Amino acid sequence: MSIAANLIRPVVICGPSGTGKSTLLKKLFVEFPDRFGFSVSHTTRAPRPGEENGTSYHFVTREQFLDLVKADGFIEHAEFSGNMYGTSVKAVEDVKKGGKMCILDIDTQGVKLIKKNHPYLNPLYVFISPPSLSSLKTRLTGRGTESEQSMSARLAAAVGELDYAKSGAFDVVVVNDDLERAYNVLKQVIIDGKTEAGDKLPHFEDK
Ligand SMILES: Nc1ncnc2c1ncn2[C@@H]1O[C@H](COP(=O)(O)OP(=O)(O)OP(=O)(O)O)[C@@H](O)[C@H]1O
Repeated sequence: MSIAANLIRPVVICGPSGTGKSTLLKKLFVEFPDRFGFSVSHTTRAPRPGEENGTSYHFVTREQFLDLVKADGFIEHAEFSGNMYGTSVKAVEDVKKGGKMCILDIDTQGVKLIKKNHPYLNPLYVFISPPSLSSLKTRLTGRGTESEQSMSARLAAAVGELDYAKSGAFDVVVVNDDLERAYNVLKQVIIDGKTEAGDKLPHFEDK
């Protein structure tokens, strides 16, 4: 591995649903299109027309998939409508070997799994925090994607995620209050490596 590749730590982005992770990452990919790479996931589902093995997905049999599970080769994996999907450790390392920074947008469960099973990946852990729980609710409502039931499930999950962030599990916190301000902080952290530019975790009086 080259020295440069060795310096490109993967970045874990985590935060409650609706906190603005996708919005912030999209801005970053638009401004710095060449800096980032995406890890190619594994799946047991059949390729669709036009999908290439190794680019869209690593298409594998259920047996191959389960072998990799047994060998602890996945950061996280799950089954959706009868097919298995997973992010392998190798897929993340391949991005780094290609000279790009791998961004992993995962939940706190995934963060715990990396810390427990794959600490050698040594990612920078970044938590995107809402300014308050009420703002999170407003954003989820504004996005118009949630039913009342999934809204309360997401808000309940958010409380657990904020508690985990409070335990000091993240290297950096970015509070997504004003989008441009938060984006500038994230840019300093990820592009300039200034982890000290991060914010303090809010108190969440309204929790
Ligand atoms: N700083 C901000 N101020 C106000 N609204 C914002 C801000 N950032 C994002 N939003 C809006 O909040 C909503 C949720 O944002 P987004 O979809 O990026 O969240 P997410 O964290 O990626 O959620 P999920 O984990 O469910 O994918 C969107 O409608 C987005 O436009």
